[in-house]
Amino acid sequence: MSLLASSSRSLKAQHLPAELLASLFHTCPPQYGSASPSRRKLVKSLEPKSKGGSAGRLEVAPRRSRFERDSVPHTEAKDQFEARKEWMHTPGPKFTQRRRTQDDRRPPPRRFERREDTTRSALPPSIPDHKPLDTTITPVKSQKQVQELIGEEFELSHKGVSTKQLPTEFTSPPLMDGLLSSLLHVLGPNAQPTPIQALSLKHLLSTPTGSQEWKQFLLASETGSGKSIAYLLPLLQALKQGEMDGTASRSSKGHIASPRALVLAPTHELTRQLSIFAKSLIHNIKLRITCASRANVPTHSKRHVTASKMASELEVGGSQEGGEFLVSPQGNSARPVDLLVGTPSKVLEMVKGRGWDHERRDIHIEDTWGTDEHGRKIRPKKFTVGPPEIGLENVEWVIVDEADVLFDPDFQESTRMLLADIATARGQTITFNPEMVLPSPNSTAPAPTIEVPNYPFNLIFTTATIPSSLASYLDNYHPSLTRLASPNLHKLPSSLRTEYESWTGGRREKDVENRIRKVWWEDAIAAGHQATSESVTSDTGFEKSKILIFCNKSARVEDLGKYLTERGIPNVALTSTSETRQIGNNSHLDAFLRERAGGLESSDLSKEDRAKQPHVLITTSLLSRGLDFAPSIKHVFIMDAPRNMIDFLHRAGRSGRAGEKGKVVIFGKGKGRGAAKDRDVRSRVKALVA
Ligand SMILES: Nc1ncnc2c1ncn2[C@@H]1O[C@H](COP(=O)(O)OP(=O)(O)OP(=O)(O)O)[C@@H](O)[C@H]1O
Repeated sequence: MSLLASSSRSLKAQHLPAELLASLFHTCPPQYGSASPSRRKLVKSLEPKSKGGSAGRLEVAPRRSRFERDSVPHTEAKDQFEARKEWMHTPGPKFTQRRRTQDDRRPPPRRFERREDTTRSALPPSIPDHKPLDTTITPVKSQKQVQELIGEEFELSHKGVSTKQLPTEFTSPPLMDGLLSSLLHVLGPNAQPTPIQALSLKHLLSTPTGSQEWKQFLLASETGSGKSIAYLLPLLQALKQGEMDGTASRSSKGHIASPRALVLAPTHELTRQLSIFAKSLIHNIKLRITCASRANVPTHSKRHVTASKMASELEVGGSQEGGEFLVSPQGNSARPVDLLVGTPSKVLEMVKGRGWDHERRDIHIEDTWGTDEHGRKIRPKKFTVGPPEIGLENVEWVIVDEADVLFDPDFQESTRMLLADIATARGQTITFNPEMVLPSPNSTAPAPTIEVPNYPFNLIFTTATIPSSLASYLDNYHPSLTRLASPNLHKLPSSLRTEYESWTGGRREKDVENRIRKVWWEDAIAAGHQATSESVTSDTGFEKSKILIFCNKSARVEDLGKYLTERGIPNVALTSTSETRQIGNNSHLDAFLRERAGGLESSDLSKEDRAKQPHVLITTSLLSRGLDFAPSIKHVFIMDAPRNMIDFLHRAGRSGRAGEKGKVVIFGKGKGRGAAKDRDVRSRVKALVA
């Protein structure tokens, strides 16, 4: 059993044979009680390493009965209610007595069993019906096989399941009345907590504000399972409680705002969505939530910029833009901010002043005269670092959303620097050493000696995937972390179906176009509407599904966008450098985001207006993280083979959210050169099917 406590990586390091490893992952620790083998499979190795007496612990929400939806229970309850109502109003006898047959004793079909695709045979002749490669979704059952398929990317063992009673309702108490009523207004009156929310209600609502016992938690659950609410409820309640008790820190250095909580996320789009959603929960409890986001400032690939140019670039989409963050004018006292949502680099910029990192970014400022377009000389503007816009001394809560991204090599420096700055501002100096990065999990280099930081604030990490690098970071830097995990972690949402589509060997853009037309043609048939594969694109007589297409490269996004536009399919093609991202709000995603996440999918829009919205969004992994897309996104197309399964889980997880139905279509080669790679992707996807 002590072997189980080690991560699979360390087990591998001990050169244990694969069979023994697999059998260890099957071993049932006593805490499981009578848990079924499926309860134990494929959850990330969340088992914290023991560090003296400070080892953290793990709790995984118990799986509910087999046919209950894992993600959003109330939707299913509503469906059943509607179905029952319909049945009650159907003429004919309701109860007939008949003999029980052998069939009655058979278990009902598994919920992910593939149903016959009845539309395929009825395709209009102009859409070539090239057969998907392998549409049968047979989840990989054998733990050994799962380990072989995806064990490189995820550590798959865990132990320590508590099956103690978890809350099955949102109730007041423990939630305050005002918060509960806003929550039910947003989610509907019958909403019930998802497994990860039940765990957070149990553990996090009891976290005292202002206490010296600062908590560290990890919330880990599959995409679309409600992690935002899982951390927002305890956070907003603690902020309001602190304000009511008079224990809220309100000190302010000078006249700058000093938030009491930070939510950090990797993209501006996500921070804007999170702050809009958080605001929808505070109508009755009145807190001040602000988004730090702004339009993206172009990164400086050029080495030589004039001081004036740099100053003006730093002004682009400055913090005044879009009214997102209002800095009080000099001399006036700042309005208090309770919660600030932003990317780590934007928050750091607000703390240290705009342009603080120009040296780090290797920007050489030419202090020489320039010329304007008329050849007139321009005096160089003296460049100065801007004044700080916020202070960190009041921060009692930090949420690191999408923690696996914020601690990956691209982001971890900003994230860790910010955490150290908050600690220092709160009187506990923590030295941040950018060199102190962990060697990659597969590296044989000796691990550096790590000083475990003692952060003087509550720290919550959330993630849908735990790559080995994050597991290693948490083990080393946060040994006393409490890990809360949903039983479906590292699985696709159960409401999401997977299909494969083979390239025909012709132009790939054409294959994608055909598949889009097919989706819409099926929509037309389902709505009882006559349409042909040619007319479906311009036909507004029925509601079309929206389609999200992921490519690996920006060039591919742009090419596909142009091609589809030429073929009469309006679309939004978005890459990290797209101009629309500069505008400082999420209007470029209006047609695709869920309404409560800031989208414009409103039922108030007329049918004509909805039909006019673009129905296809093409992008890279940029938009694969955290964004809550509308339920009308019923299809996600994966055009290029995903780089890894973590990427795949996030891309696919933009559909099938909150128990909604969705389908992910993976394009690939059935035969010929490169087919082996695509076959490998397909078999690894099977290991992720719930
Ligand atoms: N208990 C619930 N009942 C019904 N809907 C819910 C519930 N909890 C959350 N939702 C809805 O589910 C959707 C997905 O939630 P959220 O964006 O928090 O998921 P997530 O787990 O953070 O996903 P990701 O890993 O992709 O970031 C949201 O629209 C949210 O409002």
